[in-house]
Amino acid sequence: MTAGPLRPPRGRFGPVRAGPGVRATGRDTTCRNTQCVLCCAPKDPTKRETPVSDVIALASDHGAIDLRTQVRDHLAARGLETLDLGTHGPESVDYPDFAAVLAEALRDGRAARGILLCGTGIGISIAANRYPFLRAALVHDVTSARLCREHNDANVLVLGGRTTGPEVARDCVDTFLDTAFEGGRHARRVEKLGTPPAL
Ligand SMILES: O=C[C@H](O)[C@H](O)[C@H](O)COP(=O)(O)O
Repeated sequence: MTAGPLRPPRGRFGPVRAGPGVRATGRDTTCRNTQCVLCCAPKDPTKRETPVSDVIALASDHGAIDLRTQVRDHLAARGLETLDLGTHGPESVDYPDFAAVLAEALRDGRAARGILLCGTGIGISIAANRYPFLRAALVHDVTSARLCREHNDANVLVLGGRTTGPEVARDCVDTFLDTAFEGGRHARRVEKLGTPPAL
């Protein structure tokens, strides 16, 4: 996929939903059992209930599993669909591999935005920014989360599991998701990010 700008925010995504994975429709969007008759979600995989532009991909190494889980739960409480790409166990893994799986998900159109985490957020943001269609912003505060959208049109938020606490992380996530790109002079600069001069 190409690196298009994020869609303008739709207000604050409406009211908080009834619970994790349960959207205003009452459907359990976390249920992936194609045989399930207990929830009322349509199971035809060709008919998405959530537009891809609203799906948020998540990935981390072992250094940020707890924070990733907290962020994922927060997104679910907001009624947002997530695509959790792991890591799924406590074993030591390599953060470039998880930047790669998230890049793949965005390239393939399975999600339009992403959240990456590692111990500091540094390694995985370096890895993510090697993909020209990703603009990954490592943030530690809400102002950076706002400006990475307004000025840089970041499509991936990066957090450090060993450096950022859950409350700050949740605020950063909300600000990242709810802030639009300003365009104007910033559009010219963002365009240059995708087309660096050959050296
Ligand atoms: O930038 C890299 C990340 O912070 C990694 O999460 C970190 O280097 C992993 O360290 P360790 O292998 O000691 O858990």
